[in-house]
Amino acid sequence: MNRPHCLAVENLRKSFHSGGRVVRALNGVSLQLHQGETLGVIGESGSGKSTLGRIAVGLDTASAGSVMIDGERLEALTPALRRQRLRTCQMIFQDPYSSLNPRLTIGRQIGEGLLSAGMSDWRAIRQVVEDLLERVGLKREMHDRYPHEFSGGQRQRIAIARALAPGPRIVVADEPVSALDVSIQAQILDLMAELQAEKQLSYLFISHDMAVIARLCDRIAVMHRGRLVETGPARSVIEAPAHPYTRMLLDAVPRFGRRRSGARPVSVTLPQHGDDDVLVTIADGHQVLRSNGS
Ligand SMILES: Nc1ncnc2c1ncn2[C@@H]1O[C@H](COP(=O)(O)OP(=O)(O)OP(=O)(O)O)[C@@H](O)[C@H]1O
Repeated sequence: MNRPHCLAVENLRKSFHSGGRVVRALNGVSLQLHQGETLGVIGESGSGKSTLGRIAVGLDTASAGSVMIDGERLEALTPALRRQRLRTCQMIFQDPYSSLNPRLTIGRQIGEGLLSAGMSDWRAIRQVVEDLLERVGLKREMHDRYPHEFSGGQRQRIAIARALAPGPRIVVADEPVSALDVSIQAQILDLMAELQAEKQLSYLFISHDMAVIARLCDRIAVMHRGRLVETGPARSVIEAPAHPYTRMLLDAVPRFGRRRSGARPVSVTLPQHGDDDVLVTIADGHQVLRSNGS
């Protein structure tokens, strides 16, 4: 893919110190999000996906490595410029209820994003917020209601409106539909796809669900224990997975497990990856982590 990248992380590392142990949540992750694409990040719980997303939007800092927006390394910028660049990146979380303030109206919460983007006239802000509410499938008069007055799907629509308010170009969505019923999931994914086309958004879409990733994503990045083990065009990764862990994820979804030839493995032995393992290109844009020397 020759499109320029709007967000990139380079050799990102993150360790947490917890209960006397060190958890290596990210162990040298590099990837690029191209303009207008949806890059799906998939992996089991604890593989480091949320940590990657939080660092990408500036909600957490890396232990080492770089985050770049439009080619600019954030750590080289002044705090004011860094904040300005990060405004182009917004995040949508799995559980909109806990990310929304129960004591503030939804209009106020969506409006805060407009304030941070420089608007100051509350009448104008209200107008834009009502337009946003309508755009995400809610009613303008819902402006003055509180989060508890909405269903889970409606709250995720509110969270999407809030993320869009500052006018981002990059949206990191961390399991945005995992807490929703399947029929509501489809509506939210459709809405996200429409908004992407309309506003030329780039999505870093985090999920543990291969079916959801396959539905929405142009490219897929597979994470396992803080490492990127495979990345490539969605079709190539789904039809010709090269890493045993990717095959295991696909085999767990009947639709994909059956599509490929060969018997379904009874058990999978996953390779232990060392620090000096490298991503090797196996097809156009398709890379897999291999032990150095194999
Ligand atoms: N604030 C923290 N303090 C200590 N350990 C943490 C912290 N945040 C994450 N971790 C650990 O880092 C590892 C990666 O966590 P992360 O949440 O990024 O994974 P994930 O793939 O997003 O999983 P999930 O889907 O369950 O959120 C896990 O072992 C997790 O326990």
